[in-house]
Amino acid sequence: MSENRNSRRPKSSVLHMAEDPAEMVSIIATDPEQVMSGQDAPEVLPLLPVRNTVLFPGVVLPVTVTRKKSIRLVRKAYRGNKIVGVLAQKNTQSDDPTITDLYEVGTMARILKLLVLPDGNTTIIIQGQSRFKVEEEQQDSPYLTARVSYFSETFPNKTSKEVKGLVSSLKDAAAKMLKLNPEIPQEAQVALDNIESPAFLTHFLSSNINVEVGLKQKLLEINDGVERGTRLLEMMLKEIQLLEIKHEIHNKVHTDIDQQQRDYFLRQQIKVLQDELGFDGPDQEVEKLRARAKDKKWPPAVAKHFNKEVDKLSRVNPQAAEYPMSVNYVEFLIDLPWAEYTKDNFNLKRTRKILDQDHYGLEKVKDRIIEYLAVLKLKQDMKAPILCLYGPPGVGKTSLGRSVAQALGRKYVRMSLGGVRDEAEIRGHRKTYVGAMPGRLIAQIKKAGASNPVIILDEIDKVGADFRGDPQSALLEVLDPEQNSTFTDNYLEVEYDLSKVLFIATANSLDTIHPALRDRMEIIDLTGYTLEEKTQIAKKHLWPKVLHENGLTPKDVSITQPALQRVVDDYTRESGVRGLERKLGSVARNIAKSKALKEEHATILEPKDVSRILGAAIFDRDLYQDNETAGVVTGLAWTSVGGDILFIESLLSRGRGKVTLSGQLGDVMKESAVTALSYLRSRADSLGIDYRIFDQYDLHIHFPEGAVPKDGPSAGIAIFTSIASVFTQRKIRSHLAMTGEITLRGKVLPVGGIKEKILAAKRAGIRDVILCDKNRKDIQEISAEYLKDLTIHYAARVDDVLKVALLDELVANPLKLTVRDEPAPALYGPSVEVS
Ligand SMILES: Nc1ncnc2c1ncn2[C@@H]1O[C@H](COP(=O)(O)OP(=O)(O)OP(=O)(O)O)[C@@H](O)[C@H]1O
Repeated sequence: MSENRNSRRPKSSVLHMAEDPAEMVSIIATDPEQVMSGQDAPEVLPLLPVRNTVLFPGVVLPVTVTRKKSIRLVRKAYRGNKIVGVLAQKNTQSDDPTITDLYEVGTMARILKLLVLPDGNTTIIIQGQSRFKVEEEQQDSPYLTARVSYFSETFPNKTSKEVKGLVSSLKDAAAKMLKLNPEIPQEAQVALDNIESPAFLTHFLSSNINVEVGLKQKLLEINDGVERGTRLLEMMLKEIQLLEIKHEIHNKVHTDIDQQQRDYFLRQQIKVLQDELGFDGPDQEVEKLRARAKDKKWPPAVAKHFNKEVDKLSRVNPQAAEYPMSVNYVEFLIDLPWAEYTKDNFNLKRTRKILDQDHYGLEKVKDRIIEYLAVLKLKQDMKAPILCLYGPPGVGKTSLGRSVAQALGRKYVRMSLGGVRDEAEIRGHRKTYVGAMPGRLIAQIKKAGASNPVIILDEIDKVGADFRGDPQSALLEVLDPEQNSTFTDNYLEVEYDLSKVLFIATANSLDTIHPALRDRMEIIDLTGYTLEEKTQIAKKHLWPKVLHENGLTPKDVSITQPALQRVVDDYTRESGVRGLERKLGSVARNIAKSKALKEEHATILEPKDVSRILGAAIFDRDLYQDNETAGVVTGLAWTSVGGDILFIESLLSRGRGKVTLSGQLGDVMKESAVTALSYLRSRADSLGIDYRIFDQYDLHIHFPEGAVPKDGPSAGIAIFTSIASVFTQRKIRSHLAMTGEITLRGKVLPVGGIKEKILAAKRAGIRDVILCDKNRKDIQEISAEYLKDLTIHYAARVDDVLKVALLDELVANPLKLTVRDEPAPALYGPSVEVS
C-alpha cells in the first residue's frame, strides 16, 4: 500500500478544481510566499513517495499514509523538525518503491498535522515548501533518504506587463473552469481572488488542474515561473474546451431524454383521452382509410401506389410532423374521382334548346358547339381539339361554357387562369414541400367529383410567366389530346387521365396566347353585340335576371322596349352586356327600395323613368356628327375590350410651320401623323393648298380623351383626312368614320378588328365607313344584320378616301388662311413637337 491523497477534506478552506468534487485538493494555511522561500531547508531529506499526486510549493495537502515504512517516517519526522521530502511515484505499480521508481524532483513539505485514525491509518496534512532535486541516495536509513539540492523560485519581475497579463489570463481561465463545474463551492473563487503571488498562483493551479501526474510533474520541474505559467495556461485552456464539450453533450442528452419522456407521457395521455372520447388511434385511422378505398375503381398502378402509401403511413409515428401530411395525401387519393364518369346526355336537340334558352343570338357559336358535340356523340372518343371562345368581355363566353355543361349533363368547374404565373399552380407542388398542394386542375376535378367534367379555362390569355416557370407550357400538356391521358401532377405522383374532360377556354385576346397553345385550340369568335341584340338580350335575359336577384317579380314592374334602348344607348358603350346588366341592376334596386319602403313607384318603366333613376346620360358625349368645323374626323379603333370610335382634331394657327401632336400617342401613331403630313405636302398643288401655308402656320393634331394611351397605324387615313380638311377648310362628310393605314406613296393598307370596329361605328350612329379595299373579305364574314344601315366605301389610295370624305363645300366659318410672300424658311422641313 502506498500513500494516497485523502478523500476527506476540511470543509471551509478547501479549493477544489478536479472533476470529482469529493477529491481533496488543497488548503491554504500560512502565507505561501513565505513558505516557499525554503528557509531552514535541510541538506538531507527523508523521502515520502506519493501516488497519483504531485505536491507543489505553498499548497496544503492531506495525505493518508498506509505503508509501514512511511508511517514510521512521518511519525519520526513529526516528532522532529516536521520536514519530509515528497516525491511523486513514477512507477505506480510498485508497492515498495525504490529511488528509481520516483521522479527526481519533488517538494520539501512541512507536516502541519498528524492524525491517527481508528482504522489504523495515519493521515498527515502537509504543506509544500521549496522544490528540490535528489542528488544522492543515503543508504543507512530504514526508509528512503537522500541528499538534495533546492531550486530557488524565479518569477522575474512581478509587476512586468508579461507577468500581469499571464496572471490575469490564468485567473480568467480558472474562473471559467469554476463556472463550468457547478459542483465546486463558491469559496473557491474567493480563495482564487485572494492569491497575490504569481509563483504561488501557478503552483496552486498546477496542483488543482485535472491532468495526469506526469504532466503535473513536468510543471513542477519548470523553474522559470513565466514558462511554467504559460504551459499551465495551455493545459487549462485545453481542459476548458473539454469541459465545454462535455457540458454541451450533457445538456443535449438531458434535453433529448426530457423530450422523449414528454413525448411518451403525451402519447399515453392522448391514448387515454382517445379511449375515453371514442376517438381513433393511428391504427384505426389507417384501417378506416383502407376501408374507404375498398370501393374505388382505380387503375392498378394507382391501387398499388395507394397500398404502398398506406403501408408507409402505418409505420410512421403519429406524432411525427409528416404524419398528418401523409394522411392528407392518402385522403386526397381516395377523394379524387378515378375513372368515375357521369353519363353524357347526347340529345342534341335538347342541348340546342338549352343553349337558346340561356343565350340570345350567337347562332354561329351555338352551331359550332352542336357540331362538336355531335362528333363526340358519334365517336365517343374525345380527341377533338379544345374549344376556345374568343371575344371581348361580357359577351357570354363563360356562361356559354356553363350552358354546354348543363346541356350535356356534366359537372361544371371554372378555373380562372388570370394572373397565374407559377407553373406549380397547374402542376402542383411536390409532396415533400411544406404546405404542398395539388395543382388547380386536379383540385378542380376533385371538386367536380367526376373524371369527365366540363372545365372552363377562363382568361387563358392572361396566363403570365416569370421565374417560377411558364404555366402555359404546363397547359400545353393538359390541352394536348395526345398527351393528356397521362397527365402528371407533382403532388399526385401518379398519372391522371384528363382525356375525358371537356375543356373550354375563354380569351379576350389571342396575341398573348402561346402560339403552340393556340394551335391546340379551335378558336370560336364571339364578336360584340349590336344595339338591337343588346336590347333583346336585356329584354329576354338580363331584365328577368336582375328582377329575380333583387327580390322583384314581373308583376311588380316591367320595362318598355324604348326604356331598354335608352339604357343601352345612353348608359353603356361596350361590346358585351356586363355594364348593361349592372345598369339594369341599378334600376331594379331603385324599384326594390321603393317597394320595401312602400313608396309609390312606376310599374311600367318608360325612358323618362330610366333617366330619372340613372341620372344624366353617361355617353352623351360629343359624337362630332355635325360637320361645321374643319379638321374633325371620326376614326375607328380596336381594343381588347372591343371596338370603339376615336376622334382626330386638327387646327392651324399662325406660326412658323411647327407641328404638335398630343393625346398620349404611341410611336407608330406619331409616325402615321408625320407620314400623312408629308404626303399632304406632296399633294398640296392638286388640293389647291398654297405651299407657303405649311411654313407660315403651325399645325396641331390632337386625339381627344387625352388621358387614354393610343397607338397603331390604323388611324392613318383619318389623320390624313383631318389635315386635308384643315388645310383646305373643306367640310367632311357627316356621320362618317374610317380606318386604314397610310403609306408615303398614298396607298391605303388593310387593318384588323373590322368586326368590332363596325359594331362600334353602329353604336355611335355612323352611317358611312371607309375601309381599305383589302378589308372587303372581313366585311363578307360579318352577318348582314350587323351591316344594316351602314354604307361601306372601299379605298385603295388616299385619293379614294378624299373623294368620299372631303366635300367640296367649305365649313361654316372657314379660317382665312393668308400667306405672305416669303421664301421658304427651312430646308429641313417642319419641326414636329409632341406633347
Ligand atoms: N347572348 C347572351 N344572352 C344572354 N345573356 C348573355 C349573353 N351574353 C352575355 N350574357 C350575360 O352577360 C353576363 C356576362 O357574361 P360572361 O361572364 O359569360 O362574359 P364573358 O364573355 O365570359 O366575359 P369575360 O371575358 O370578362 O370573362 C352573364 O350574366 C351572361 O349571362
